[in-house]
Amino acid sequence: MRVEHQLRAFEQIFKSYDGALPLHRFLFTYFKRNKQMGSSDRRWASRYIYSFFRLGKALIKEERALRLAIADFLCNSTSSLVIESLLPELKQHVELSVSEKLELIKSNYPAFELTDVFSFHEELSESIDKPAFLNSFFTQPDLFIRVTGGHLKTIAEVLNKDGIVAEQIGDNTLAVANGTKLDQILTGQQHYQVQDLSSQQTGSFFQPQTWDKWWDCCAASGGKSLLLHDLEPKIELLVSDVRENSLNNLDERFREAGLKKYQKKVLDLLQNNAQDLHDYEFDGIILDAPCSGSGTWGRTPEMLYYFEQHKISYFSKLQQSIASNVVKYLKEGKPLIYITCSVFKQENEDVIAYLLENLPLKLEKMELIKGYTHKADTMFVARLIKTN
Ligand SMILES: C[S@@+](CC[C@H](N)C(=O)[O-])C[C@H]1O[C@@H](n2cnc3c(N)ncnc32)[C@H](O)[C@@H]1O
Repeated sequence: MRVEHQLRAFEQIFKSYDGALPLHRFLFTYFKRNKQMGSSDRRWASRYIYSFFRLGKALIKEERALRLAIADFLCNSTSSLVIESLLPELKQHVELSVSEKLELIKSNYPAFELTDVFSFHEELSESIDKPAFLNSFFTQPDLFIRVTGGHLKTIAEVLNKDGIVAEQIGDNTLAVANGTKLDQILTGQQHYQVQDLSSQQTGSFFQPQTWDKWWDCCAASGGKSLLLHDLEPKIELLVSDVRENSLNNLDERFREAGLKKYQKKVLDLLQNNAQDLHDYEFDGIILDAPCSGSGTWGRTPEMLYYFEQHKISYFSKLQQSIASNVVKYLKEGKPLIYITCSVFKQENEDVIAYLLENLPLKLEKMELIKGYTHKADTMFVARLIKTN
């Protein structure tokens, strides 16, 4: 295969993609429509386009093909036709660490600024270590599974038998390489859930008690509810979301996990839901809020290129409104668990400051879970207690 052929395929994909759909969904349809692309073409095209977006807006004034070669060099430890043809002098260094390769790029291209990879760096929550966070974009995050009921060893053995390296993290978590086709190897989902490591760690903020009534008010397909249920199976659970479709996926997931007793409602939390909720009072509310998702962009690097800054304040306002609407259904002395997968201060600490100022809540604790140091997502979680 010639490099011109690969570059043409890359250009065509780049030009047909506008950032509206997640890149993996766009590629799925694109490859279906372009049947002339063989499996090797598809593999290279995916590697190139993903690597390209990981460069964000760095060296934006350079030719696209050169930017692609630089991105491909930084993101991969094996060479490619693009690296060989456009960066022949760097080819022998492709196996170096990301930090070492970044140094080489900086000295060969003095206009390279790491902060241009993530153009919204001024908006980051303060506790984020900027260089480490920015470096993390050149490494693909892992896939994490949360294993329930002491089945960790068995599941790790099944994976190992299939030649998959599964790293054990703590008592309940396994990390495998991204793209591992788990559903083809592990049958049934009773004993495991695919859930990011940082998302799993938010569970330590829940602290449910037996027979509590909990509401997962932005439940989507129920990741947090399943975590809550594993921490305390004897709870009464209400799940809701504005998207009915997500709740249908939730039913399927709950069924597979053996979670049978729960209530479900389609609710838009920007509306008045008094009719649906008038006699409800909860011992705990999980608000896993709609957000920019910026803590997960290591998995969706196209967002580094297509995200628009004005959306940060849009999400921040949405989060304030939703939180204000749910707190009235919380019992006094009980927790609101506020979660985002965002790295932006406006969606995290600033929302907490707003809630403390405007609602009967006090802050027990909050944490930015720094997934970027563990090939995982970065998330924010706070536990706020209702006062009188
Ligand atoms: C971060 S996701 C929740 C993920 C889920 N808790 C999990 O662990 O898999 C945020 C959810 O908020 C929902 N949402 C957005 N706007 C909403 C609204 N106005 N009212 C209710 N839910 C809303 C979205 O449909 C989305 O499913």
